[in-house]
Amino acid sequence: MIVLFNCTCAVPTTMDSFHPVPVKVNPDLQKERDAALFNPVELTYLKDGGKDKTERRRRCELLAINDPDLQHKDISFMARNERYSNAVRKAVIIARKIKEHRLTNMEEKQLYISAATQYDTYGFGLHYGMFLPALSAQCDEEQRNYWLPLAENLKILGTYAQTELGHGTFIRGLETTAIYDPKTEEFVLHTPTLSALKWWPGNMGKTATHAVVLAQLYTNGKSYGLHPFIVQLRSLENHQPLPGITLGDIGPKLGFHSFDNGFLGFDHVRIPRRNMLMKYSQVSPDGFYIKPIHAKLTYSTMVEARVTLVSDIAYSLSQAVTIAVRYSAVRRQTEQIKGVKEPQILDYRTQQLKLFPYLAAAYAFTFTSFVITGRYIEVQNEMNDGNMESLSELHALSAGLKAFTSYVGNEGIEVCRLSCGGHGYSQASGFPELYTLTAPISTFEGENTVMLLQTARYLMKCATTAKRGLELPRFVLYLSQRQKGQCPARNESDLLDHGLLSDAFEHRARRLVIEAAQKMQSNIGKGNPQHVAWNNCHMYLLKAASAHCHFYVVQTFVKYINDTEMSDAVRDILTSLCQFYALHGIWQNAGDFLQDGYMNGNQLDMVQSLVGKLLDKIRINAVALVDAFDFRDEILCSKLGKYDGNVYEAMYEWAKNSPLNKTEVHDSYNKYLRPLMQSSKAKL
Ligand SMILES: CCCCCCCCCC/C=C\CCCCC/C=C/C(=O)SCCNC(=O)CCNC(=O)[C@H](O)C(C)(C)COP(=O)(O)OP(=O)(O)OC[C@H]1O[C@@H](n2cnc3c(N)ncnc32)[C@H](O)[C@@H]1OP(=O)(O)O
Ligand SMILES: Cc1cc2nc3c(=O)[nH]c(=O)nc-3n(C[C@H](O)[C@H](O)[C@H](O)COP(=O)(O)OP(=O)(O)OC[C@H]3O[C@@H](n4cnc5c(N)ncnc54)[C@H](O)[C@@H]3O)c2cc1C
Repeated sequence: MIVLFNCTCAVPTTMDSFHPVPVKVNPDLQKERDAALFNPVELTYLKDGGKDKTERRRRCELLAINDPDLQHKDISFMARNERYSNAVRKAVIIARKIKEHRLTNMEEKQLYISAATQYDTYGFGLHYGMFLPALSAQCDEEQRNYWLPLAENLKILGTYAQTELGHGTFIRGLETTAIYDPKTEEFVLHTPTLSALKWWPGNMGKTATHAVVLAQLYTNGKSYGLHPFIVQLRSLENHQPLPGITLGDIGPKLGFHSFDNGFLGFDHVRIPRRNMLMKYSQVSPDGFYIKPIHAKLTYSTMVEARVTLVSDIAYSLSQAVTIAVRYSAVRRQTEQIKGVKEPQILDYRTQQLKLFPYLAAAYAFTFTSFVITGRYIEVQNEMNDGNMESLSELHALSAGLKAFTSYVGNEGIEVCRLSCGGHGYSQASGFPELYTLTAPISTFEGENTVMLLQTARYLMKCATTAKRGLELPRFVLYLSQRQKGQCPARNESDLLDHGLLSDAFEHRARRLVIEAAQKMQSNIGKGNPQHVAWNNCHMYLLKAASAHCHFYVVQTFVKYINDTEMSDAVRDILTSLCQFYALHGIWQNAGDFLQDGYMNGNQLDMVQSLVGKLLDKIRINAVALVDAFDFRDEILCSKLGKYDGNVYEAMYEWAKNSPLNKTEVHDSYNKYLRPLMQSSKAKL
């Protein structure tokens, strides 16, 4: 029996109510919507950047959702081979449809792709996510003119091959070599050891024809470090690996089942000199090396990817809280008064304490993603003009925020799953796919601990600069300001002040950065070499970087509310959400605020009491707050998070489609169970 996923599509009534009008809405969910104190559509417009943008997004999504060519059975019921094949099939259709629908703008393409792939990975994810960005960023003019049309028109399919079996984090230690041969004007790519095999690149196992390969450049007998090369991996005629190239899939993973993460080895493979991407550094025909204007420009593709991941995490966390909050409104559990209906689980304080911090974080991260994306574009423009001054700042910010938000995002998705009890464990909930899609963000594009340590490295430098009284970039300017004595809050209403809350996080970040810098100094003072001091101080450095990112998010949330036009009702709920985000953060990290006496026990009591009080303000608006994320059922892919709240009907229908239910009696009965049960001499 084949179930067509998304076969319940309906044309939306008006653009204000995007969801198809269901036959009946679960009365508990309807009650929540009726009680909300603001109109969720207003918040949707705000989040999307205006009504026009919301409508455009919805139109793009509907194009994909209503397309019969993109329908298929639920991926939960597919084996890996089928999933891979389905992802490739869809990627090809998506490419054709993007042209047919004349979606030219990048944002529209992304919206379309995300609606078309739903909660699965995109079959050309690495091609668009990293291969094309790497070519765009690293090719010189002539190379762009040659490679970009081929890649953009999918005449070649690419991946980004950096990580090796033996090294992922420490990329200076990568072993793949690219040795220049001036006699033939070629580079010779080689995998000298087993640990030098490229390992992990997405879409490399079976799909890609080309890769941007990161390899150690040697010319005239000298090593010049890591550089990018474009290498053809497979024949464009029959897709066979080219001579000297070994390729394969690395096998099943925790998730990403539709993705062909691969391995790759080179046996003295020759490529033309001009296959080295030469925007920033060049090798001349006679082997002369010209170095880049900034040593880390080769790493720029990763910086771009880390910026994008902050939005991806905000999106996934928003999906998780949407599922969990809607389900918690319709799920009733444990009679409190004999004969009276069991309460909605959303009424339990513990449930609110599980979900609302992540609901607030989903909004906080969404606003943060706007700011970091804006900053990325600014710095990119400066770099295009040859000004590399802000690259370090952008690296520190993007590395730290990618790590900070993905830690919280992954934790939040898991807490949301747990908050749905047993049903959260079913694939029908959507959580398994959502979790496994988001989990590796803590690892890829820079392992989170390592990324926070990169941010810490930058902050340590800034602390020294501040100490010398020199100028600092805007986002770390606070390090040059003097510590304020004590938190001035005298009562609960003082503690609701956004300025005071932001100051508290600023104080904590500054204290922890300065403390880490002092610990480093004293470690070095004791005669430890830099790397030993650094290792000894890891616990301070990590805390400092994390506190800095936390402050950045709080400050961004506050600034967003202050600087953005919105109705009083929306401002009121966002204000409560922001207060809750900050106060809950203080409560959870109370030690940091008490340790140096910035806050006292009384103030912490007030913080805790306010966290409790704000739960009520959020409770009444919780469903509207998740409705405002505006995920259609077809995109959310969760029977628990359905807009109409008819969860049990949906789960039962879904379960009936399990392949195990294809026949009343499974083959294994005749093969194993029957002989066991009917044999009088059965031996176990
Ligand atoms: C139709 C169009 C539609 C489009 C749709 C798109 C759809 C996309 C859908 C996508 C779907 C699926 C995607 C799945 C994607 C998964 C892909 C995953 C990919 C990967 O994981 S790629 C591999 C990533 N690998 C890493 O991130 C490695 C991490 N390691 C490092 O970055 C570095 O090695 C390091 C930073 C940890 C250390 O580097 P090192 O050279 O040793 O440096 P240090 O000595 O520590 O520091 C030296 C100085 O350099 C500074 N530095 C380091 N990095 C940078 C940087 N990036 N930029 C600027 N400066 C940098 C560092 O701060 C030091 O400075 P200082 O000396 O202190 O001044
Ligand atoms: C799903 C998925 C998709 C991927 N896609 C791609 C791709 O398309 N292209 C590609 O090139 N790569 C890809 N990767 C690889 C990925 O980028 C690396 O796995 C990642 O950068 C982490 O590196 P690692 O595996 O070497 O981890 P390791 O560095 O081995 O990390 C292991 C542990 O060591 C710790 N550690 C390491 N170094 C330090 C240090 N200096 N200080 C303190 N602690 C440290 C880490 O914190 C971690 O706890 C992918 C990975 C996954 C999981």
